[in-house]
Formats: sequence, structure tokens, C-alpha cells
Amino acid sequence: MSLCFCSSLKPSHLISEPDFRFTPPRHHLIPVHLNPAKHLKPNNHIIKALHEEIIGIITPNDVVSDPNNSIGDLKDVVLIEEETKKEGNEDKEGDLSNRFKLRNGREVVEEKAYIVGVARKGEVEDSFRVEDSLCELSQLADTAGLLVVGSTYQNLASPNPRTYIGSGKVSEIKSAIHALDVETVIFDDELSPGQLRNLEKAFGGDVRVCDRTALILDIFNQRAATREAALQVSLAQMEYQLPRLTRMWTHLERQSGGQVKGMGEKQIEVDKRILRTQIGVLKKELESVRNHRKQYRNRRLAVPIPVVSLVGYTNAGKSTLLNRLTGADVLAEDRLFATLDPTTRRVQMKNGREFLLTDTVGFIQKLPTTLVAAFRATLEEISESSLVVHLVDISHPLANQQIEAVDKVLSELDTSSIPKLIVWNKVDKAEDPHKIKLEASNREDVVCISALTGEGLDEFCYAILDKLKDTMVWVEALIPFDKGELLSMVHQVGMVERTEYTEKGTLIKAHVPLRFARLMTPMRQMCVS
Ligand SMILES: Nc1nc2c(ncn2[C@@H]2O[C@H](COP(=O)(O)OP(=O)(O)OP(=O)(O)O)[C@@H](O)[C@H]2O)c(=O)[nH]1
Ligand SMILES: [Mg+2]
Repeated sequence: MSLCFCSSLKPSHLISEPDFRFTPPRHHLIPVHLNPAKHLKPNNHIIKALHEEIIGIITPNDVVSDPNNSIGDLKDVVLIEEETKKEGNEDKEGDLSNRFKLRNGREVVEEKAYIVGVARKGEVEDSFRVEDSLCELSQLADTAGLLVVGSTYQNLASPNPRTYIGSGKVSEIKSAIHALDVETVIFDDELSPGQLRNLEKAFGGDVRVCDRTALILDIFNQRAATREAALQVSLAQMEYQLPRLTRMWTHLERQSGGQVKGMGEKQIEVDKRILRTQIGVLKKELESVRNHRKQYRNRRLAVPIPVVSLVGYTNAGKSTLLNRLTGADVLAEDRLFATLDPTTRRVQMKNGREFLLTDTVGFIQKLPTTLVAAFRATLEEISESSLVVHLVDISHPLANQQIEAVDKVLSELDTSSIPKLIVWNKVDKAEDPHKIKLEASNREDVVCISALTGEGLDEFCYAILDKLKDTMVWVEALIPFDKGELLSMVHQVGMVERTEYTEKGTLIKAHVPLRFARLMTPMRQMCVS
């Protein structure tokens, strides 16, 4: 059984991209029989490809002129993925070659996609407008390796429960997608299994229908690099798939003309059981991977250095900042969801102070709940940190909406008790950097930086220390000379305001983390007496 999101009958492109190469395995090739009498125009593009021993895309409608007679037996001329070129589309080689893209190190042919949204009447003014949300969906589609060739939306009080959009709009889209030769239609909200089914039926043919959630899950699937991330994504995919299995086997009934009525339903139950068992196995595996990571985390917590979590909308610049401050080598690129796994590195400040900085997975509006649930353990690291830094791409036209979307996820993660610092990144890219800096300086809790140029990074580190100080406890303690180790630890993790050497030991006045303050209780009493 193959798990796929876009279509319940065939493995979707969104699960496994067509792995297009110029030398495909033999079974992908089918012979082409060319009949010169039928062909009117010579096609030098193909000849060139053949001369260079590159296998080109040829259909029976293509004309091959071979002045040097170097092609040999035309029966051996082969065609890659017959479906990629339909009859009557002779001039599409150029168009097609534009659709070869390098995705995650693989050359793939981009499928044509059409995106659809719904603008809800009476929507809060400050939230994402439907055009903005569709623009983001288009970026997501691009990240997943799809070529968006058209989009539309409809104003509705609420989505149509049967087909998400109204029936008139369905017909309009049907005409558009057939005219544009679209293979996949992506909807901007999560579709119910019923809506998915009805829309596929309405569009007919081989058109696949999927939603934003499936697209995001697919991107995560493509990008999962570690075992934990891969397990988390698989779990999210299976949980998304479970209620959508409905049509997987109904084709059996259709094929047999209804003679094996009920067979499809039985098979659905079998599939659901298999899927549930797989979900159980995955959860167990995840548990063991997580225990392993927990041991690392406990070891890290034993080192008394404060942990600062970097959170923010996808593409805000979190990994760039981590790399800049720590010399780490986390992948940072202008694509959505570049990072899936948390990475922690030590930041050493000029004044000798240190803190640990953790880069986390980016957030997005309409983040699939299955994904939040599957990534909860990873995200829980955020709720265990001493400080949360919310990084904002201030140059983005939708910065405010992105801030709101991040705050929404943070509130779900129970981080309200952790102090937060807001950092406006990409100030270099802002339309009016001066104005942005002025605005930031007038606001408490906002620091303005450019992770790319390094501007404002010293202020950023000092702001972090200030914030960390707020999380600490003020102590005055007399540390005996034989506890030198503790004294240097206090210097390392606390903010020492004053030290004085007395006959009995070192008198310190400092802000220290709570658990240190507890450790120092006897020494604090010595100080009082
Ligand atoms: N101009 C400018 N570009 C920046 C800055 N910081 C990051 N970028 C660019 O923004 C893009 C995204 O950066 P990342 O560091 O990958 O963003 P991220 O927040 O880690 O993204 P995800 O991992 O997808 O959540 C990259 O192309 C960076 O070069 C900045 O201060 N100025
Ligand atoms: Mg990143």
C-alpha cells in the first residue's frame, strides 16, 4: 500500500518526485516509431540531443531530420515518460526543459499546479489576506517542486462543506486547469476527506487534488534529515492519511462492475488497521529516539549555561543568526522550512559570558495540527529554555501577521512563563532601515539586527544577558576559599555585580539562576550572620 496525499489511487508526485535524469533506467523507455511521411517540420533540438547521446523527449508527432544518417535504427530512439508530452504539443520541448529543476540535489520535472483559496467574509483585518496566503502557498508549492501556473479564490462566508468552493467556481477551475494542462490543484485550507473526494471527482481525469497541509507535510518529508525528524514527519503523514483512506480501494468495486460489492469497504478497514499498527510502531520508535536525545539534553542542562531558544516564522533568518554567532554550519537558504531539527551551539560573548542558542523549526500560518503534535517533543525544548528569542523578518510586508502566527503557536506550546525578547532581523533589507531602527529604539523588548551583515549583534547579546538577568535571583553570599569551583561557576552563569575578599572567603553580590541560588543557601546564611 502506498501512502499518498493528493490522490488515493496512485502514488502522488508529492510523496515521491519523479526522479528525472537524462539516462533513465531501461524500463522507463519506450520505443518511438517515426513515420517521416506524417511529419512536416524538422526538429533540430532532438537531433542535437541524440548527437550528444542525450536521450531526448520524442513523440510520434516529432520530426527527425538526420542529414548524417547517424541516428541509426529509429526503433531504438526512446522516449522518456510518454505522458510528459501530449499529442499536438509539438512546440513544448522548450517549455518542458524550463520545468527541469534541481530540488534537494535531484533533477526533477516540475508538475504544473493551480492554487485555490477562500476569502472569508468578515475576516479580521490584520490577518493574512487571501492573496497573501495564496502567495505563500505558491512559495510552498515551489519549495515542494511544483510549478504554479494559475490561481483563483472565492469570497465566501465559510467554505462549502461539500467542495470547499461553490459549484460555479468548481466548473471555472475545471476549465482553467484543462486549458493549462494542470496536474495538481492545491487548496489553501485543510480539506476534509469528503471535500477531497468530491473535488477529484468534479475535476475528473488524472488531476490530483491536495491541500496546504499535504503540501507542508511533503516539504517536511523531503527535508527530514535526521532519524527523529523522519519519524516525526512519517507519523504526521500517517495521522493525516488515516481518515482519508476512504477511496483507496473503491476502484476494485468499479473494476469488477460492482460484483464484489463491499470488498472495497473491507479493504479500507484492513488498511486502517495496518495504518494504526504502523502508527503504533512509529510512536514506539520515536519514543526511543527521543529518550536518547533527552539524555543529551539532561547532560546539557547539567552544564549551568542558560539556554536561549530562537523561534520565528519560516525564513526569518534563525539559522543565519545561529551560524553568524557561533560559526555553526546549519543550512540557511531562501526557502521555506530549511530547518527541521533543533541545533544548539554555544555563544561566547566578547566579555567572556556564554549562553546556549537553539535554532528550531520555523512556524507558518495554518500550521497543520498533525505536524504540531508530531513535532511537540522537539518544540518542547522551547518551553524548557531560559529565554525565547522571537526573530522577525522586519523587511517582510506581512511581518505583523507573521508575528501573530508565531505567537499563536507559542501560546499552544505553553511558553507564557518564559521571558521573551523580540528581535527585528533583516533591517538591511527594510525599505527604510533608519525608520525601523528608530521605531525599535522607542520600544522596550525590541532589538534591531541584520544577521547577514552582523549589524546590531553586540546589542543583541547584551539584550539577551539583560533578559536572562530578569530570570535570575539576587544573592549575597560568602563563598569559602575551598569552594573555588563554585565561585568560577557563579561568574560563568550569573551576573556578578561585586566581589570582596574577606578572611572567611569571597563575598559576592550577584544575580544567579534559581537552582544556583538554592545551592548557595548555606553560604547566603553565612553572609547574613
Ligand atoms: N538581507 C538579509 N537576508 C537575511 C538576513 N538574515 C537571513 N537572511 C536570508 O534569509 C533567508 C532565510 O534565512 P534562514 O536563516 O534559512 O531562515 P530560517 O529562519 O532559519 O528559515 P527556516 O529554517 O526555513 O525556518 C536566507 O536566504 C538568508 O540569507 C538578514 O539579516 N538580511
Ligand atoms: Mg533555519
